Amino acid sequence: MSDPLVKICGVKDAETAIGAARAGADFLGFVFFRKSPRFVSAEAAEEIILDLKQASFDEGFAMPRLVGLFVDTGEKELSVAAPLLSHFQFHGHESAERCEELGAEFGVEVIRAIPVTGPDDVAAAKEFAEAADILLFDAKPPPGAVRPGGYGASFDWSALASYDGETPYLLAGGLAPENVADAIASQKDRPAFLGVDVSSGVESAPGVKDAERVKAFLAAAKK
Ligand SMILES: O=C(O)c1ccccc1N[C@@H]1O[C@H](COP(=O)(O)O)[C@@H](O)[C@H]1O
Repeated sequence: MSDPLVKICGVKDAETAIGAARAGADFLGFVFFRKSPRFVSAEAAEEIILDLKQASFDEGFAMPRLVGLFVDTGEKELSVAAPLLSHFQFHGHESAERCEELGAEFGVEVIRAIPVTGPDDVAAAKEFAEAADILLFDAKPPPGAVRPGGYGASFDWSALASYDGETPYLLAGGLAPENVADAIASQKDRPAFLGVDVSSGVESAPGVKDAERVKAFLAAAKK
């Protein structure tokens, strides 16, 4: 198995972005969804990215790919954020056709979230096999949730054994420094497994990233 890629999602400040990239994060995610405690505006994300690029140039660490997380977002808002990003990550009702159209229109790659409770949900991912560059298998949010993810909820990773597609996938939901090595080990025979994605498991409170937990997550995932 090649080294798993790591996405740190819900970045709200330059210090977190730089710390994560310095420690080897492959993707950084910005949440453009107002109901999230991790929401950032496009203007704030742009400032963070400028600081990150400068630090990457000064220190020589690799620039991570930059992902925007959206939930049923209109085209006007997408068009403002798109020039900052390499990937759109969709968590709403965006159909396969819409994912494909938006990726082509804005010249970005598409990550499609697939909420999972069991193998039937994994089978539903087939619909997005062509439209998405990467699938993101994430836990279904708990009852009464006000957003479709980012609750630290996990699902039974063995459900992914039924995935036989070729579209690469990230595993998300309830990951943390304490369990990420087990999560990766659970996918070791899966050829389409690309890596892991985390948000609340590296926070000290909702929306507050903890620099030490971010570093610990990256170290455990890349070990
Ligand atoms: O993080 C959020 O607030 C969020 C809002 C809307 C959709 C998805 C969201 N988070 C994503 O959910 C997964 C798993 O998160 P966690 O590690 O279990 O907290 C991840 O991709 C987050 O970016």
